[in-house]
Amino acid sequence: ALKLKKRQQHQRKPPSPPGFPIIGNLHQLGELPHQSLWSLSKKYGPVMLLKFGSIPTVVVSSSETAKQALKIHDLHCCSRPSLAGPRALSYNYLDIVFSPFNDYWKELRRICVQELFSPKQVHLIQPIREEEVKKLMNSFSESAAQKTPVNLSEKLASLTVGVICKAAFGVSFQGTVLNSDNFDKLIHDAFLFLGSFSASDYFPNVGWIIDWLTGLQGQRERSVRGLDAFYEQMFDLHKQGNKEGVEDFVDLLLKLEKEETVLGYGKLTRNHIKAVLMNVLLGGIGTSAITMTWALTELMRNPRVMKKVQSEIRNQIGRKSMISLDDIDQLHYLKMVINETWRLHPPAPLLVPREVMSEFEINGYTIPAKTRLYVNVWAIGRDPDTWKDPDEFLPERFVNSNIDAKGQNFELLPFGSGRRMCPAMYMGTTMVEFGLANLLYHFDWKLPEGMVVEDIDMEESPGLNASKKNELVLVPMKYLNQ
Ligand code: HEM
Repeated sequence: ALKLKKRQQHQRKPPSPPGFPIIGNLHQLGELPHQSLWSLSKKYGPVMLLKFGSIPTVVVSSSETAKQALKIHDLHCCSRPSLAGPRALSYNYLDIVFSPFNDYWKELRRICVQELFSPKQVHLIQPIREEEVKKLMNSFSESAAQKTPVNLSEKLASLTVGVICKAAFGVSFQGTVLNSDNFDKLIHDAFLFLGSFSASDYFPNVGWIIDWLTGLQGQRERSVRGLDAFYEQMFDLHKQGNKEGVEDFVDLLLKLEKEETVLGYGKLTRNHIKAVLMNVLLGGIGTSAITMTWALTELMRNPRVMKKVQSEIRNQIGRKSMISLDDIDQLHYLKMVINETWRLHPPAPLLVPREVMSEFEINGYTIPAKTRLYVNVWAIGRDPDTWKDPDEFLPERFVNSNIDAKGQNFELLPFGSGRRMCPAMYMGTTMVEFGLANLLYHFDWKLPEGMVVEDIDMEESPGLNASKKNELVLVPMKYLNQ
């Protein structure tokens, strides 16, 4: 006991903002936790200890401390906390995102990287991307002819839903199987529960009572039942075998089931497949659409950058009707625009929470096992010690810089880093590059009548993903050199 006491005396805790009994620092989270935590980190430093309800939580907010956590000590902190919202949606953590760190997760992740997210698969679904982008361009052409504004937030969201539905489930979003209103609501609610701050996440013993009283529990169950019915419908469709086109994710996963693939502790079952499909739906849809919307928003606010990126694309492509993935590789300035968008608007501003598995130290502070860990990549993107003029949208800062978004540079981490890094980075990046390149090639964009550049707002919406709160509405004008 004496030894233990001595050890504890040697341990240094990270600085903490003062909190209240029971709720701890929960009241300081506010509507946009990444922003509130950024303010706190300016005062308490790049490693802070907070208490959310009864859960000790460490927040790291600089590139150096992020590197400590995600690279040097990754193996100490690459598990996930058990959260109430994700539990039901992931069939008790059978998915990749929320599974604790164990052999099952390792094998599931490996097999999904091989079968679903591989460069080969990303190229195989390129015809799907082309078809959906073509549909979108046609709808913009109509609006351009009539000089009517389009809601880009909505259009870009339905573009990614269209691509994911076709690639994962082999069905058309606008087709007969999915009633698009219902489906929208299903996805919307699931997102809400995934990101909702649920009382049971902060008060493990009594929180469920609060969630039950507030009705959160009931709503969550309805959302899970809706999604479950959707997956079942997809399985039935695949059983009937009257589907055409490339092998989709459901085909690939059902094949693994048929081959009696063993993952960690047992065979792959329907629930495992459903949990992976949840990741694909909820991980794949929002993130790319959010990035494209923010990029276009920033370009509208910075006409110089807009002109430059459009010239690059138009000079490179010439008079082709469709841009190819090889063309995109040559669009260096476009890639800088996207990196700059991710610096200021990472779609997952606090990544996905991690749980510490065994004690380690950052900057001399002890972080004990079971601590919840957040990396504030939103704050890192705006850190004046790392970025000159951090508030400026300046893609040129990436000229002659080795910094990219692939998880090796801790200044820019839209996909996270380490063992838990996004396994679908290539798929997500391709969607964003291809979507934006087409949008900027075929159209010039104008603000609606009566609006000026200064009217464009940059407010973020609350939730797991920091999307643009107010919709981006613009008028397309067809680029005529085609
Ligand atoms: C622009 C697009 C995307 C961005 C910015 C993004 C970002 C992220 C981030 C920040 C994480 C957490 C990393 C961490 O904890 O360190 C993550 C994890 C994950 N993402 Fe993505 N993502 C994108 C696209 C996608 C797509 C298209 C899919 C699937 C089709 C996907 C599937 C996943 C999965 C399964 C995980 C969990 C990894 C694990 O816990 O082992 N993501 N993503």
